[in-house]
Amino acid sequence: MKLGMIGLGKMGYNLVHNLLQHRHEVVAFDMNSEAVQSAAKEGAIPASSLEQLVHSLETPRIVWVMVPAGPAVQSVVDTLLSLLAPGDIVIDGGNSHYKDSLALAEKCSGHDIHFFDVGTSGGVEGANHGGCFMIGGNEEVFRGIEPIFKDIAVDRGYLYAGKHGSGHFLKMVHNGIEYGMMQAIAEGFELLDKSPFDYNFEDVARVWSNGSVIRGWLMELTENAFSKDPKLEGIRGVMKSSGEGKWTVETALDLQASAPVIALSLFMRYRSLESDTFHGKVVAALRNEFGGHAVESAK
Ligand SMILES: O=C(O)[C@H](O)[C@@H](O)[C@H](O)[C@H](O)COP(=O)(O)O
Repeated sequence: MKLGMIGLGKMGYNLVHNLLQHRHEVVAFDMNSEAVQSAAKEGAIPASSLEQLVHSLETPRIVWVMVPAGPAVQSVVDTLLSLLAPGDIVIDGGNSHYKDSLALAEKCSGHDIHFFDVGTSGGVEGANHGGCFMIGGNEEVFRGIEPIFKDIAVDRGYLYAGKHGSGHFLKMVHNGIEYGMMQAIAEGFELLDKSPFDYNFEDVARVWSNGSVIRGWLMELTENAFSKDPKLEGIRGVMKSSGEGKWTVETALDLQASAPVIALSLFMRYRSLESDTFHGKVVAALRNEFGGHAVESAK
């Protein structure tokens, strides 16, 4: 099939590569003209503007937007709405909030344009060689573009999840689970690190990757990481986050769903951003007040 790709960052660029490998025709655009030139060298049709991208496609046009979630997606879709025609298709493959996707779907439907919210997982490797796609939107229209997902997903790695918003909602919950699983793995290794035993962490991650209940891709990545730096001495334990863990916890609160592991994983990430905490000072001061327990000087 022929489609346009807007946004040639790590994910967009590798999706273009994947699509080209499967003999789809891709018209590629990015604000960064060097990325467009690189995609063209791989076989994509370069576009120097959104207008040119839209005019290089045949109706019904399929345009995949792979730009950072939030204002960037909103602004690209707003521009597309002035260029596309009824019946055309817009796919947001980024990590957008499902409520933003619901609003965009409504806006698009006002122009008779079909919108799909697609949660994309598997990182750069997945985008390049076969990822996981969670798709929300109109089912009948989806069946028309299904061959694209069949080709670029790993085996059985795509799902028509349901109506608008369901794709990005599913990806949000996926990321919440990702936070909890990574935190649990990390806590296990911290226990091993503090234990009286002298474990080789790469070996431990390898044995746990083979046949154990907790095997999986995250454990394989743990083995990779320890193979490069056996005690991870070269990096600091600062755990940043992009927002989906927070959205998962906010949504759990809204729905009164109990998600304590995901919530604590998120708080651990925030905690990791601070070298000292005010709450720690307060507890230390109180212990000192009521029990005369020693405090450590800030200097
Ligand atoms: O499924 C995936 O491929 C990942 O979940 C990915 O989409 C995620 O957004 C980033 O890896 C960072 O997420 P955090 O910055 O929130 O850890």
